Amino acid sequence: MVLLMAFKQIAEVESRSIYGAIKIEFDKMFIGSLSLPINLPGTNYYQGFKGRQNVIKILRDLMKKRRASPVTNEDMLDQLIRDLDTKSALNDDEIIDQIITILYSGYETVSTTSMMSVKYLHDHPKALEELRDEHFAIRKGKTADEPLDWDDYKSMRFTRAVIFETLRLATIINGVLRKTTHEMKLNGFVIPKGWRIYVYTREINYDPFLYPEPLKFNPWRWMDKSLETHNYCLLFGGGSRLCPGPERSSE
Ligand code: HEM
Repeated sequence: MVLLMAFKQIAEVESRSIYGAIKIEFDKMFIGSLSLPINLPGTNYYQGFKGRQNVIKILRDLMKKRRASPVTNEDMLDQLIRDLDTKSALNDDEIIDQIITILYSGYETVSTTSMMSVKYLHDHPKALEELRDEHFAIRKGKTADEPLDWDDYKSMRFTRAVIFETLRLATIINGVLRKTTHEMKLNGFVIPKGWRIYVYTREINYDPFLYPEPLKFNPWRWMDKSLETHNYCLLFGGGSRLCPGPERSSE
């Protein structure tokens, strides 16, 4: 469902017809990216590479068809392939990489967050009640078939708080990847230049000084919006690689 929604934003018209094929290959690629890097036929890693090659082929064919068509579409793919005369235009390989990155980044993150928030809301009826009240109040100001708009979404303060608390308590992402640009000394250890390191951010989420009663599901703590911008809040990573998806994730 989440993958389909993301794919719809990329290629609205073809999303339904291509989705089945791309999902099978995408899942192989996803599992491969989390598996032991043993590149032998039969391993998940090997299958992951095959999956990625097939995703690339599907996207290349799609771009070819789009370019041959006189019809223009209001979606991300059209924006990327028709943006040819600007200096920042991407080549085909870069466009494909962008699409795969967006699909990959917003796939398991959003689906796991949705699943865990349903669980927490089920376990905490008061939070569920407040969330429902927020949504009913927004619907009250609209006619039955009137869709939600960006302002409605922005006004969902408690819903946003539920999402942040779910991200914290369930630790949907437990760290970020970095590469050292110079030798570093940390707590008596030396990390050489050029090492790839995984920075665990999970423990920060359960620090009782930052989040009193850290094992308690308490979305109200996020009603103070300044919590989201504290420099120890790394739910979406940080620095120049900060996730561009927070607004997407809460949609
Ligand atoms: C609950 C949902 C999500 C969570 C928890 C999440 C979390 C993260 C984290 C921790 C990073 C690494 C940041 C860093 O290295 O500092 C990241 C990167 C990224 N995310 Fe998300 N993300 C979510 C949803 C999304 C969505 C929906 C999109 C796409 C629309 C997205 C697109 C990206 C991209 C493109 C990057 C790579 C940024 C870069 O390396 O420059 N994410 N995300």
